[in-house]
Amino acid sequence: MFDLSGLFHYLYDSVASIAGVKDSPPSTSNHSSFNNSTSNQIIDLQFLVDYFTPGPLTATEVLIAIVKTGIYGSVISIVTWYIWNWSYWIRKGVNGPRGVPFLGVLDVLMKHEKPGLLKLGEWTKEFGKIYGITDGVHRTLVISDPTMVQEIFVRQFENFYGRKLNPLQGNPDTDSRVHLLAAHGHRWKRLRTISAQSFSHASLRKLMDTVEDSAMELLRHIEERTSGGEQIDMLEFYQEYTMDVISRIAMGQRGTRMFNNPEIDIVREIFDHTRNPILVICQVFPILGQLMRELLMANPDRAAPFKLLNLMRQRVLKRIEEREQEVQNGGELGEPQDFIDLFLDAKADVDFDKEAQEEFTKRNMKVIKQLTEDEVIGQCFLFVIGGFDTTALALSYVTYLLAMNQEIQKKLQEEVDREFGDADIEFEKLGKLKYMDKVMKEALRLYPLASISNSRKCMKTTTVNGVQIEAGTYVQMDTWTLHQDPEIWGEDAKEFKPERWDREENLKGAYLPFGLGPRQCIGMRLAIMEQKILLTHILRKYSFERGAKTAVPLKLVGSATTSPENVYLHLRPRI
Ligand code: HEM
Repeated sequence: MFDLSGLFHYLYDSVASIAGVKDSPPSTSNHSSFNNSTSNQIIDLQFLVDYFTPGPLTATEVLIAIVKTGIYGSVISIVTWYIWNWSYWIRKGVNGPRGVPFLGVLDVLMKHEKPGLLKLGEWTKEFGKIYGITDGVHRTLVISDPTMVQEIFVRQFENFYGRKLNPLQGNPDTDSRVHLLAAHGHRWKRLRTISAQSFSHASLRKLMDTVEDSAMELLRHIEERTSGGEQIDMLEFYQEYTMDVISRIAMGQRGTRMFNNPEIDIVREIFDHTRNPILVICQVFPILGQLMRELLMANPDRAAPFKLLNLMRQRVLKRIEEREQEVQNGGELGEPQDFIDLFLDAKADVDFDKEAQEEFTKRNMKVIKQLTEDEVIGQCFLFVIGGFDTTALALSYVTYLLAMNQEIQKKLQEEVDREFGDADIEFEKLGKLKYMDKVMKEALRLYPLASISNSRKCMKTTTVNGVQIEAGTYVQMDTWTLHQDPEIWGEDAKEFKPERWDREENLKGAYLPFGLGPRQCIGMRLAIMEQKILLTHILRKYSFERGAKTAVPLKLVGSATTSPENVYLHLRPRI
């Protein structure tokens, strides 16, 4: 039993003494709220003492009181921290939409029906080329000033080498399956060096047959489905194509499974999701991110990305087993068949300096030049995600724009006929499709579909064009605004004009569909090759035409990438 009344009497006397009423009646008086007998009209606090000292307390009651105090204290500290973090830009005097504490503007940015990346543009109009938002706990500076973009992505790369991640992607410093998009520092450098080999000129040439085979298969499906003059959703067809290609080059699939691949639904689900509650919770409470990640790794069927990761794990382990079997049977491994083989064979030709060695030791990582099993899984997983949606969307936008601009389509068909006629498509000759390059560039200018990846984390406090950016702050480029800014592109900025690329422009920091600087998209050349091969095949046989089901303008949706809801078109056979 504990009697706390002594303690409260002591506190009461102390307060009274500080208030200058030391001689006020002792705290044994009755429950009158005011003591009018003193000349100072002092409030009698006796009722408080009585309230807080109900008598002797049991040990359990004391324990409960301590726990309650701890909980209240923690809640107050957490709420205070969140309000402090949320008010960061207000304290800095930086303009921007505020949202509400805890969420910031996260709920606005995660809307599937009204893509957050387009919302950034609306805010840019309201707040200017630099403004601050908080999304969850992230303090993010949104930028659409080309000079600053160039400075952050290229000149000051050493201060901005991290990217903005969601907590479910794992800790970039410690996660064993960290992939290229999430990694930073020396781990990124090592992964980038190894992965770059898979996208070299020589590797792409080897992949060309697979890509072309998938393109021919798609053409067969197009022929089948449009023979009666029906309109088809080109987005759906392009997704089948890119899924087929990436499954064959990064998922160990042998041969085509177009329109017959159940895994496409898993990957579609990753991009189709509306607001995923688990993701929102982790964005607001990143501390739960690692725990959620572990739980989802153990129960992969609960979330599409983890389902895919698990599938990738099975594929990589199967391939390792097959390779071991081949060697045991006295055979040789021979030419790599896909990215899994390339990664299993790869060795990074990076000489790690002392600092890098120390970082690896600190993180308890062995400095091996080869990728670990987990890293191979992580990279292939990323390439499936990176290779599926982006390229299908790029093709969809090009196709829509061609259907809406028949003169441009005609000019492109003339180039395709001139360079290839009915002949086979040769890898080396793809470079001759100069007008196609301009068409694709212009489509990505109007629809920079993967602009969410154009972000960085400030790793060291620095000043960019007079603006101080503190370590830990994120920067997100408002790519849609940059790409359609009349100050950069002229008054016709919103029009589709491939000819604008005839001029040599000084576009530093103004055009970044694939990002910029050392972290620029590694799959860019593969994406271009896939588009060129397929468009050549289709445009030799068909013209795209607008139909009754074509949505004009396109309805854009998505939170990770920005996608048209559908792209229904007629494909009219060329005579
Ligand atoms: C038209 C298609 C594509 C577009 C528009 C696109 C766009 C982007 C953008 C904007 C970035 C961020 C670059 C930066 O931060 O500077 C990026 C990074 C990346 N992309 Fe792509 N991408 C496309 C296709 C692909 C393909 C086909 C793959 C792989 C198969 C891929 C894999 C990656 C990877 C791994 C990164 C991270 C690179 C790093 O951080 O080092 N992308 N992409």
